[in-house]
Amino acid sequence: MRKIGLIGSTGSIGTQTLEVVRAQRENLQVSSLAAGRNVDLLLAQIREFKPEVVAVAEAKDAEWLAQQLRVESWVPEIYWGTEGLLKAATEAEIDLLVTAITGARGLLPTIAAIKQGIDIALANKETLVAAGELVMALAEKHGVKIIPVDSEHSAIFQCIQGSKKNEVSKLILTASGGAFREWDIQRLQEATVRDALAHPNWSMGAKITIDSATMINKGLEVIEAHWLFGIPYEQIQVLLHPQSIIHSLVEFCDGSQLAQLGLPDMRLPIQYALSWPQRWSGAWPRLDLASIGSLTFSLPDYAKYPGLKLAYLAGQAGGLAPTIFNAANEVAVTAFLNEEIKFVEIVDVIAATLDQFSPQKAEDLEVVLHIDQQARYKAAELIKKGR
Ligand SMILES: NC(=O)C1=CN([C@@H]2O[C@H](COP(=O)(O)OP(=O)(O)OC[C@H]3O[C@@H](n4cnc5c(N)ncnc54)[C@H](OP(=O)(O)O)[C@@H]3O)[C@@H](O)[C@H]2O)C=CC1
Ligand SMILES: CC(=O)[C@@H](O)[C@H](O)COP(=O)(O)O
Ligand SMILES: [Mn+2]
Repeated sequence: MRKIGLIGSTGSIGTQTLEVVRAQRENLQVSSLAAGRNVDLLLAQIREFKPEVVAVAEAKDAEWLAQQLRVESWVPEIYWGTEGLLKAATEAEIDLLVTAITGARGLLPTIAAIKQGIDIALANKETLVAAGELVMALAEKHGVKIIPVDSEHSAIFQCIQGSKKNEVSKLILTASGGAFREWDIQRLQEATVRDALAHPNWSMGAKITIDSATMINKGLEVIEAHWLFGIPYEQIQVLLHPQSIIHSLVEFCDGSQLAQLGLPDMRLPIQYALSWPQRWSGAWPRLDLASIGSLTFSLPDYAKYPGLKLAYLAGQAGGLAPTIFNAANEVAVTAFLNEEIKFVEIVDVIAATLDQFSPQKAEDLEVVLHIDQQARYKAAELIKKGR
């Protein structure tokens, strides 16, 4: 029986992780759950999965949960805030922590779990963008495995099983092209929040859906792949593939390429991360290539997707550039969702924020957290000035 902690249990990845648990009751048990503000759903999850530890964002919600659960036979420890997240990541009996929370707020609980020797099923790509070098070094020090959940990285991880790192010559990350793949550049000036949230293939949380529309999601994934697999940026390519059936490919030193295919359904990569190094059977809908008909590919246009190019540049610059890139993107996406800036201004905010910092090494966690906060402050200031 594998005991999992799940931070971000009420979101897209969180609820799909619990679907996998329901289908794999003989293999999986939930030890902790953490969510933000959706306490009604969290309450239902607590009643169904009976975790030892629970956390929410705010104290009033923790009190409300305790009140609702006071007469029940199963009452977990209930915590709140950043401290609560850390407890949900470490205080229960956990073999594997699923990081299904959004944004760099996933960093501290992930680090806390690693320090306790808990393996990580990583959906929260922002953790590796903000602090990839530190997190991977810490995981190595504590003998912890970071198992990818992100569909592209799961595909690569599946393709490289049984091969040596020096046999890999290229990683090819596929990308849907997001909500605006059929739009021309001029029309992007008028893109609304509603337009940007209409992802063609995947149903996901709002933040990652906007990241897909800018293709900054793919930029974050390039940086995530660099740290997860230790491959130089020059050997990581992005390929537009509108059908999202091939989830990524690996080219090996002999020129051979392996790909992983499946329907666009996150339950598959989630289950693989929870079962690895085994592969469990699953009753999820299966891919039928004859009904798909054709798979198509092309290269992304950096003029249309400048955020993707900027992510490569931030990754290659190294040090704290990806930390700043990620923080500014989080602030800009929130501002766009609140209709404070235009869609095309997201990348302008990131570029202008990066310009405010001189190159610096990501020496330790304190420096990363400090620069993350500084970048958020600068990005918010730029947005305010621009209005
Ligand atoms: N969705 C997908 O298919 C994929 C997602 N990912 C990555 O997975 C992560 C999660 O994405 P997704 O599931 O789409 O996001 P969602 O927005 O759907 O879910 C986010 C989760 O985080 C919780 N949360 C937010 N703030 C806090 C907080 N302060 N304390 C505790 N919990 C909090 C939310 O709680 P609440 O709703 O209760 O406020 C919710 O449970 C992201 O990093 C994303 O990039 C990667 C690949 C695919
Ligand atoms: C499901 C998943 O892994 C997402 O990260 C997905 O890849 C988003 O689609 P894009 O290819 O549009 O970024
Ligand atoms: Mn992905």
